[in-house]
Amino acid sequence: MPWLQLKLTTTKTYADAVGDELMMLGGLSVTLEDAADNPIYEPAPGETPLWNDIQMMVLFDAQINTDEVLAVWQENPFSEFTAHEKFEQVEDKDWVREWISRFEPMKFGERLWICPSWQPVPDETAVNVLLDPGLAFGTGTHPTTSLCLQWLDQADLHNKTVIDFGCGSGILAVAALKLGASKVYAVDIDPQAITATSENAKRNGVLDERLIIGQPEILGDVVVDVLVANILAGPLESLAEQISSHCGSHAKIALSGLLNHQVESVSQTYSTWFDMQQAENLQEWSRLTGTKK
Ligand SMILES: C[S@@+](CC[C@H](N)C(=O)[O-])C[C@H]1O[C@@H](n2cnc3c(N)ncnc32)[C@H](O)[C@@H]1O
Repeated sequence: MPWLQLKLTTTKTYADAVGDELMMLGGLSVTLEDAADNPIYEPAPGETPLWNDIQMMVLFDAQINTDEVLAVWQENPFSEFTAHEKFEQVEDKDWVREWISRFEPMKFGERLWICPSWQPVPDETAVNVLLDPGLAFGTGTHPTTSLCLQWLDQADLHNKTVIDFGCGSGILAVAALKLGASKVYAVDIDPQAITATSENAKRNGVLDERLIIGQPEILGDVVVDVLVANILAGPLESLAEQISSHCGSHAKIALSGLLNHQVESVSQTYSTWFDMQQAENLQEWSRLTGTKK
């Protein structure tokens, strides 16, 4: 299966942020090379690359519209720190194999592990989510997902109803069910996310009447106890009223996918309906939480 690879140059200072931003635009993996020397190197999440001039390759699904991705990228504040953006086709399946071989089990909070579905779980007694993200976003390696997983781990989800708004791979929806939620609605506008969520739910033995998966329209007038949304700041702002309408009195929300400088504006918008708490940060990303008034 062919893939599309976006090649660009950036600097050591911005490589991490640029990679994260491109993953938010649908990138499936980020690989870095020293622009001068070329040893292939994929840093662990949060690890700082070694070189000053970085050649970055970001793998995308072949179905994407490259002009659209480049146009959206030009609007991104971090595009100021990149140059020579160029898409090329790659046939090489080793990309996928290489990325898969680097996806290791990861622990979030006290109880929760996200484990690649093709590897043995490190702790049988933990809450283990077996994951194969397919072409959808959400492996836990991205700080925005990580912030949501940590929040779900410490939340009391026992017998609670939950919405995962923008479910991607279904990582948060499946984790919520495994952490005790009684019902989870996993919604996304991307059909690939709906497929990936069904497959991951099946893999984890939670594809049953407790899990409703579909486009956001399926929510109708559903009202829940907990809502988690890892989308970008723009959609979070425009969805605020709708998100609020699905939250019952004293419902808890977690909003992720915000850059640190976007916290104030999103918090302000949601404070119409929610008592908002102080944001948690991970690298340049933030998670906001609130309680419905
Ligand atoms: C950053 S990914 C998050 C995936 C997963 N929940 C996680 O935490 O890793 C954002 C997801 O939101 C979806 N999305 C974007 N805008 C949306 C909208 N208006 N309504 C529902 N889903 C949306 C995207 O298709 C994508 O799958």
